[in-house]
Amino acid sequence: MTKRGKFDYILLETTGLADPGPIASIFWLDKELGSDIFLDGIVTVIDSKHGLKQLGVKPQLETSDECGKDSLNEAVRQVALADLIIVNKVDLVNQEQLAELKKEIRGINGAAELMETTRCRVDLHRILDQRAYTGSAQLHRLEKLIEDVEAHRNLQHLDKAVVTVTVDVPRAVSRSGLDLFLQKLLWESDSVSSSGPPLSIIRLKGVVSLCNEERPLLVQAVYDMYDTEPIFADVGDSPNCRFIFIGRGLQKRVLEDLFLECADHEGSSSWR
Ligand SMILES: Nc1nc2c(ncn2[C@@H]2O[C@H](COP(=O)(O)OP(=O)(O)OP(=O)(O)O)[C@@H](O)[C@H]2O)c(=O)[nH]1
Repeated sequence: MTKRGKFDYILLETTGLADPGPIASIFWLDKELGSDIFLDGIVTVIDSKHGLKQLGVKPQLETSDECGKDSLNEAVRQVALADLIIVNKVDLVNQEQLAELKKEIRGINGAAELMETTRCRVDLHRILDQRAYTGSAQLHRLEKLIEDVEAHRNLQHLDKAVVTVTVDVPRAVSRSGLDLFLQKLLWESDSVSSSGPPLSIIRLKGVVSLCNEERPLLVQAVYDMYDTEPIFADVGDSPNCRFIFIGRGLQKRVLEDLFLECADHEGSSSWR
């Protein structure tokens, strides 16, 4: 701490069983209240030796209601929501075991940065100031992430519960069209896909060009909460809307179709 009464940075360590989503949401709400605390990013540490098993554990369900679409184990949620994943204890596994774990992690979350460590020895600069939820740097980061996700597409297995899917549409979206898309996706997901497994979003990042506006919008969502923020970035002459979705029951075609169906919507969306 350099100034009295002010924190430079708050590092919050959760229990191994925590779901980072609701905690992340608190800091979004905080921003809305004018606080200068903002969410920098979510870091997940995974044990190389036991990680694969932990990702495969069936969740302990307390009530029959939980057997629905949100029944995911904590390790999967923690990987899905991470902006940075530290694969620790790499000294305890061989190259094949490590590759298998990384493949599983990439299959769930193709958008997070991945680091391999022993005893979690990392350069702090790689953990702090990620600005994963804000800022213009997201535009370039997102472009790179989408390339990476596409490059790893062969790691995506349809039978996996949680996957990463990208959507890249070369057009602009109306402001209310974007709201409608996000609200249908996050709040009315039951009505989105008529066939296939139920859809649910865990994490979403996007940068979209808006119709008749110069500045693109950064879009972020965690579960059913979303936030948009204009960013200073040169998007060139060609409008574009790019998204990375992490969640269950995600099909690229369904997401693209929903986006295009909503993109020209004018007027207020159903919820505002
Ligand atoms: N060989 C090896 N051992 C490690 C490494 N990191 C931690 N350990 C050891 O593993 C043991 C358990 O440490 P962690 O897995 O970090 O356990 P913890 O910090 O209690 O775990 P959490 O409760 O999840 O925070 C300790 O004896 C550590 O010294 C590593 O990279 N390699």
